[in-house]
Amino acid sequence: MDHFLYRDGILHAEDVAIPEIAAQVGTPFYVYSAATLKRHIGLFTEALDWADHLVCFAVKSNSNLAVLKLLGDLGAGMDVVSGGEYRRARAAGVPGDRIVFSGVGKTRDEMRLALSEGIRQFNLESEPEMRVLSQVATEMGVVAPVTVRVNPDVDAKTHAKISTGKSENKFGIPIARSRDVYAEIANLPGLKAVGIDVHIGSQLTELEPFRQAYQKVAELTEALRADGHDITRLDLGGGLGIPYERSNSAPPLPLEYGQMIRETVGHLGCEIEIEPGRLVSGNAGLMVTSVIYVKEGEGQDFLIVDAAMNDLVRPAMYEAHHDIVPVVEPSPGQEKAQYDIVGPICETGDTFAKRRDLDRLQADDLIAFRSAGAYGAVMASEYNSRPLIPEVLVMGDQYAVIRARPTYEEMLGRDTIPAWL
Ligand SMILES: Cc1ncc(COP(=O)(O)O)c(C=O)c1O
Ligand SMILES: N[C@@H](CCCC[NH3+])C(=O)O
Repeated sequence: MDHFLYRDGILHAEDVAIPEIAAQVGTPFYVYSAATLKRHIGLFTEALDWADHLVCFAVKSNSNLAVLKLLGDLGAGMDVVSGGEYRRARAAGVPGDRIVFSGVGKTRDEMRLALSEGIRQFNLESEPEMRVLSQVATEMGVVAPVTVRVNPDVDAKTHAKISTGKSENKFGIPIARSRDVYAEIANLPGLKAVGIDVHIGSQLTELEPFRQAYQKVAELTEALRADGHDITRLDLGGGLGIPYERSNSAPPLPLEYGQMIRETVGHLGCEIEIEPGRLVSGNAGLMVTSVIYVKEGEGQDFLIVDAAMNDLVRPAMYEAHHDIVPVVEPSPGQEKAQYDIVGPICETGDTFAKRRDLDRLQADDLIAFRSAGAYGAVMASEYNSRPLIPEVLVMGDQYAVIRARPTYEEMLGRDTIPAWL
């Protein structure tokens, strides 16, 4: 169910007209639908209702405090990868025992923070990290619950930059080494192994790579249990993809994913954790921008919009596709045009889409990028000294700015000119 629909020819976010938000906050901006976030987290909960489970939202996909609070209040846990994300989850009211800590480079400070405020588990990604965590926990007089993130050497069949489960990737510990690693954990005073973790990549559009990885995890669970380890929890990561191109893609549904999890690891009786990000937040958000100029090119026209690659980097970084729609529904028979949709940044890569067919637009028209709720605002920068764009949350007929656009004074005020200059 889509919560971004046209009503009387105007695109709405739930019950709020997009032009109304644009008039209040200015463009560009991100807008999220609370109903969509709620629905998506619910789909995963439902998909795992056959098991004791916790759905840990991947905070990296959208870390706005209001989004985290909404999901946390629905009972979601959080998957964090930095002290900053841990603090965000806590500030949104999520208790430590619902937070899992992933990431290849956890620092001692981050470990101490999580151990002092509470943590469900650390997902260990290397042997040096394992030894440091044991030391930090021992110094603090506590025992850290851990899983080992195993690298199953499975091809996730996704974009190379977001594939994480091949042996050449920096993530996890080779699955072949894991029995030795669990043996060492059993002898380290500051650690207690509670389960196994795996995450093979993002935007997966088939179940097969997950199935291969989870089968390997199931075999490892049995081997580790035979070795005497008490494996009670499986963190199966995130990665389920979304239909960025509505017209021609239909990735598996959470329910099918949950069924496959049941088939591969259900017999082990473990508590199941998953870490979805994109599927929860991606299609819960739009980025709205306005046309500054329509510039005639040779062959195609350029639609120069007020958002740029610093606001939404996915097209520049991964050649990612986002559906782009006009905010005012075109009348039937409106003239068509083909556009390269570009931002104002001084880089050729600042191109959102090439040769995109749209109804003819003009300066000041509003357009919306769909599927922008995940890896949108969180990956934004101020490149070309463009202040970060605001985020807005809609719930029914209410909306609120959940991150304000910084003023130029605030942006410039972060720099300091030394007295000796
Ligand atoms: C460890 C970990 N968990 C969860 C996720 C979330 O992935 P996605 O947003 O594709 O569901 C990621 C990102 O790929 C990740 O690195
Ligand atoms: N940032 C990526 C996904 C990376 C997932 C992080 N593990 C994207 O926009 O698709």
